[in-house]
Amino acid sequence: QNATTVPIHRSFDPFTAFDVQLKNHFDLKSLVRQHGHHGTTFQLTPIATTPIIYTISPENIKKIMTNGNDFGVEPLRGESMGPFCGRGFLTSDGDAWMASRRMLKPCFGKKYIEDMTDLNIGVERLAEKIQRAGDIVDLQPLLFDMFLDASFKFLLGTDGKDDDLGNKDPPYSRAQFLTAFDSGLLGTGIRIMLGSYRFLVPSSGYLKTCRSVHEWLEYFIRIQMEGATDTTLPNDATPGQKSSMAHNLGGQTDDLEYIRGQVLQSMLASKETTAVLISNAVFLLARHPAIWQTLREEILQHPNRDDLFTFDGLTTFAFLQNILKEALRLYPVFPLNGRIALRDTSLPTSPSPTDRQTTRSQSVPVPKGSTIVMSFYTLHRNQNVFGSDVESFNPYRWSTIHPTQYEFMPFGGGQRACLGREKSQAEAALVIARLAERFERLESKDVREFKPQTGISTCNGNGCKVALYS
Ligand code: HEM
Repeated sequence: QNATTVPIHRSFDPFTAFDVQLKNHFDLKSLVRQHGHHGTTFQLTPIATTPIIYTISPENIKKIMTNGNDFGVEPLRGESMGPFCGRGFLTSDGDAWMASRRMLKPCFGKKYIEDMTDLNIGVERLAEKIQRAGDIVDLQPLLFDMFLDASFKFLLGTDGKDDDLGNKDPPYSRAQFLTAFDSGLLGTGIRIMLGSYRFLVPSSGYLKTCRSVHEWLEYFIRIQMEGATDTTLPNDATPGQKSSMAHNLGGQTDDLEYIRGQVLQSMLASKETTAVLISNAVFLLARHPAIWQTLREEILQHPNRDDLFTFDGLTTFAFLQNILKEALRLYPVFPLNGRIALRDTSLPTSPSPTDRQTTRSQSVPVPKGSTIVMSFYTLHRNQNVFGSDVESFNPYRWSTIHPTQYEFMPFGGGQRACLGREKSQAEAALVIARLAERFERLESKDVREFKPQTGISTCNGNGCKVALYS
């Protein structure tokens, strides 16, 4: 195979190309346009740094996601996120990452994630809040609150609220923890953006905030670890007590700092992701009343539908599953993903110079240290895979299309594919199915289009303002 160069996108700042990088991070449509212009792969070639390569070629993505020796995350995230997140699956590569994934996997075993009792209670409360709200409700913050509680319980065995604390006495309140968490996260985001220039921002306040976050988490993790070594755990322990991630990890190691890293990194992965998926799906459904009616029919036509509101049963609602896929296609919760080349390597395909929309098997050289950015937002808008109406919300398309693993990637793919996928999909399905069962009409109360807002994940900056009528 001959090595070839790929199209170069010009930046206003020739030294770092920060202008284009920032724009592409926050404005997802700009990357759609750039790929439309340059083809499936193009690059920025700043004078002061290694290249930044953007690719949406499934063959390239496959290599990036499956070859952990050549492509990793540690140079990008390790130093920048370390003070906040510690060690864990998000910040490591190679053997260290493999060990952390091996430890985490049992926490996602079916017996730990299939119980939906708490979530059913949560939806019931949500429905009451919706009814109290009357003609207009912003579902997004309500879903954030609901899944924040669920995430705390899954990770720490408690939601940290006063009425769940019993005789526990943490160093700070949950609200103070969340303030510190958000501030630590913001500081970490700035450090990631600045890369090797992060020394330019003062770090003492940031480090103090990180410490507060750690203290609060360690307090609860210690309690869960005690349970993990106690073989006489009471039989009447709640599922949360028995199966929290901290408890589970505590059975595998007594390294508190390591467990804290894994739990904190899992908090980043789970704090708002499922809530964003549900909020986006409802945002879309509210603009398509006929689809809401078809969904209701699918749910209501089952005489014993209560038996189907279970982890496995929910997968029988095929139309509901297609709605979730379509929401994830249009608005991936993580629209961008990045890797760093850990050594001089290559990608297998490049755009054809004559017709940029087709690819050819000519490899792209990738020097060590290059950043690779994959836009799932753009990948999911490939007309050859999804049809000519890629911007439309059309769950019906899923009855006829069959994208491959690297053409549709809302949960990532390859070695680091999402461990929370089944949990998240089942929970999102349950919430939407219960709402569809209960509310006859769903109306949008916001004419503005979806406005991607990038934080840990990407949600709608305008929220999800709707009315639901029973
Ligand atoms: C709609 C919900 C979710 C979406 C769209 C999502 C998406 C993703 C994506 C794209 C990745 C790959 C990251 C990469 O390649 O760098 C990932 C990894 C991961 N996700 Fe999720 N996720 C969701 C929910 C969750 C939840 C609820 C949890 C935990 C409770 C979770 C736990 C994880 C873990 C542990 C990994 C990392 C695996 C590794 O690095 O080995 N996710 N997720």
